[in-house]
Amino acid sequence: MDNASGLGPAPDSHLPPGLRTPLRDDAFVRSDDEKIAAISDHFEAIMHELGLDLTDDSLAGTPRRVAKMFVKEWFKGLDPANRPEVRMFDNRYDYHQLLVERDITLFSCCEHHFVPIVGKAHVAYLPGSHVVGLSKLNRVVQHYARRPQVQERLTRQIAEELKQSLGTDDVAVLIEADHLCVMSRGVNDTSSSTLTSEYGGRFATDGALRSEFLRQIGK
Ligand SMILES: Nc1nc2c(ncn2[C@@H]2O[C@H](COP(=O)(O)OP(=O)(O)OP(=O)(O)O)[C@@H](O)[C@H]2O)c(=O)[nH]1
Ligand SMILES: [Zn+2]
Repeated sequence: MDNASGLGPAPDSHLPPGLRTPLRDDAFVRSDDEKIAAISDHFEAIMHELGLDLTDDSLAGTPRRVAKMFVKEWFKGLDPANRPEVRMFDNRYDYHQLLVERDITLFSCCEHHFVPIVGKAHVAYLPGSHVVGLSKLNRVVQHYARRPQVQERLTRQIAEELKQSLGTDDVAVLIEADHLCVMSRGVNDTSSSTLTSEYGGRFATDGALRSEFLRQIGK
């Protein structure tokens, strides 16, 4: 199914239904510039309601700044056009051991409170006939992080994308993250953090392999 604009595939159509980020069918009918203009107006209304003086020269640009940040940075992973191309190379080195990309910087946004989730992702796979360009692992993490998220879905989206792109189920993903909604409000707990993981293929069945992955990421 194409998206409503007819410009390409529907967002997340390559993922199982339960793993797709909930989006309206017409999510990409409007251009980024149109979205920025509309969000800017809405955010201005929020600031106005809070009693802020929008004529102040420090505040005047904030609605547009926030709108641009949402569309072009924090939530750019919603747009399927930004899905990274994962380039594979012939495994002519015959490397078939564990490959771990650890401590990948992770910035996401809690979909319940729209405040940041900050942490690290660790991913691993067992190469077969092809190996992946390392930076693509970081790019996959970033693509799914740059959306309103819950950590469980983020973890599974990354794992599923890696399985499909790398052509193997032998994939592991572990995310450790701090949720600003837990730290800065509500329970106001600044010391707890959240760990989620997904193990596919041999990582699911081979305890020694899983332990080696955990050892290599310092867990
Ligand atoms: N499972 C899960 N829950 C999350 C995530 N991020 C935030 N939450 C939780 O989402 C829940 C929303 O619960 P509500 O009771 O509707 O919201 P709330 O009244 O703001 O809850 P408090 O945070 O307890 O004040 C909270 O318990 C959050 O901690 C996440 O990534 N995964
Ligand atoms: Zn939250």
